[in-house]
Amino acid sequence: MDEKDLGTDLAKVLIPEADLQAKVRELAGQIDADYAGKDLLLVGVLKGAVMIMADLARALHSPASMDWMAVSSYGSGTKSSGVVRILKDLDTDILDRHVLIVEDIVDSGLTLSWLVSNLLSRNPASLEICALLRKPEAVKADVDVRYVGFDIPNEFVIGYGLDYAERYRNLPFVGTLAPHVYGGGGA
Ligand SMILES: O=P(O)(O)OC[C@H]1O[C@H](OP(=O)(O)OP(=O)(O)O)[C@H](O)[C@@H]1O
Ligand code: HPA
Ligand SMILES: [Mg+2]
Repeated sequence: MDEKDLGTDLAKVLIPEADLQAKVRELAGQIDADYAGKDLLLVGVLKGAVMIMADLARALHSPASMDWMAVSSYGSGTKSSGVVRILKDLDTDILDRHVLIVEDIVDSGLTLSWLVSNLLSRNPASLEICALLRKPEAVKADVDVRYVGFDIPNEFVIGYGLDYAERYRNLPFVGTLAPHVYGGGGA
């Protein structure tokens, strides 16, 4: 799926595909350096993190393991419900493992702050976060993200894993939607 397939649904491209891919390579370089000689476990947060996880993992030069958790706090809307639910837990025992959570976005910070305390209770050797995008609220929520791709404005974004009502995840760029898509513009 690409820009032309969106027609009038797209308001603007916020981060083009080439910028995303360059940033993923940069983050992978930092992670390779920081985890040299360590057995790294990447934990992707379904479903939003699928694209960043797939691209980041392939950009790493070290043989990292991959596991997935599914948690949900947004349902089909554009606001966090405030309640985090585990939909799928890890298959891996993370006791004494070096764990890097891979996320698409830190918005209110609610999902990650909940996830961090959940995973810390399992006593990993280390626990850090890599998030492609971060909004201003997350900074207020004091979620300590070690690897951040882009700080973005407080707008609802779609693409590269991020959805609106489960759609638009398969865009190769990050963008914003036209108001009519949210039901406000009459189309
Ligand atoms: O910082 P927060 O305000 O908690 O928002 C960030 C989280 O919300 C989205 O997931 P969502 O619950 O929509 O599930 P999804 O990944 O399946 O879309 C996103 O992928 C993050 O996991
Ligand atoms: O801006 C967003 N877009 C899509 N999903 C999200 N989940 C939290 N924030 C967002
Ligand atoms: Mg979502």
